[in-house]
Amino acid sequence: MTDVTETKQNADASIVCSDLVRIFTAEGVEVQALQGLNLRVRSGELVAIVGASGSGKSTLLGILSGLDKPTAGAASVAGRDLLGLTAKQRVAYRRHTVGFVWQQTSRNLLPYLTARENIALTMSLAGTPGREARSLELLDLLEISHCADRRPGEMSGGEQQRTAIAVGLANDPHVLLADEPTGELDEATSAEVLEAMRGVNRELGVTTLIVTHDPAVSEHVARTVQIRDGRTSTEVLRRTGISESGDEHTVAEEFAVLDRVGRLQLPQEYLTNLRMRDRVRLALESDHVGVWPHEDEGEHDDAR
Ligand SMILES: Nc1ncnc2c1ncn2[C@@H]1O[C@H](COP(=O)(O)OP(=O)(O)OP(=O)(O)O)[C@@H](O)[C@H]1O
Repeated sequence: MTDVTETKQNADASIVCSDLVRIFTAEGVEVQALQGLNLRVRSGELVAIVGASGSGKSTLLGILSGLDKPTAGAASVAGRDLLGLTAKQRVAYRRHTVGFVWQQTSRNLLPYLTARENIALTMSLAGTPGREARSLELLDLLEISHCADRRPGEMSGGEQQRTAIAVGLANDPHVLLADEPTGELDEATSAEVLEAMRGVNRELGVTTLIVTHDPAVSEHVARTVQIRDGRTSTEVLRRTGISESGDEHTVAEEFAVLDRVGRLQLPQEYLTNLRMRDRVRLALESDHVGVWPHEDEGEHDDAR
């Protein structure tokens, strides 16, 4: 891909991560939490990032939320280069450019303030005008107007998380980042909260990234990106199809992620089933690329 094409694609992107690396050192041991992660999220998209425990999801979110810096690579959100922010710009970035929804209510909401006051406080810290009207508008959008004067302890878990989404949106951010927003909820309430996030994404056009270990989230979003070993590995895209008889149905397709230089990761089961290792044979056809195991097994016999 040429630089010009890449610049054009990035102009339409809210989140761009290029070859992101984050290495932690604990007690002299290095852990590569992100190992060259590439991700591009278009403006207004709703995307879920899923992955097993330890795959690097929280590390990615830490970087995108401006709390942590990568060891190498580049990351930008709404055109702001996250590596080049001064301390002052970082505070402004966290107040205006991104909103957050965390798993624990205690991290999202102050327990002694009502829903309306929690939203108003977030707005006043950022100097955003129109607190009263916006608080009520957001609570209405999230269908929790009845909670306006309730404190978190007087709400259900789902209502608390919907209030947290309202707080995350208080300063009209470009991007809403959610870390396991349904982690403490039962299945039915999780589905309601995810639908609420889908609703605000659609209504307000805010780019939304939901990080979770729960694969069921992919049923609520059009694009699910899987992280494995600190890299994006596969994506599931869902769209509504129409059958010949006119019925609507959801079509989900899984894709392997191709990085900027053409690398892709084959699923482990493909490698095992076809006994692929070390090298494979490739062939360019008119509409696809063929991948075959290298059949000259003799030279590997000694190594087994
Ligand atoms: N501050 C840190 N110091 C050392 N190692 C860390 C630190 N933070 C994360 N790691 C390591 O980096 C890797 C990725 O961790 P991360 O928390 O990003 O994964 P995750 O996908 O969010 O996992 P989970 O779903 O369990 O929250 C793990 O091996 C973890 O032990």
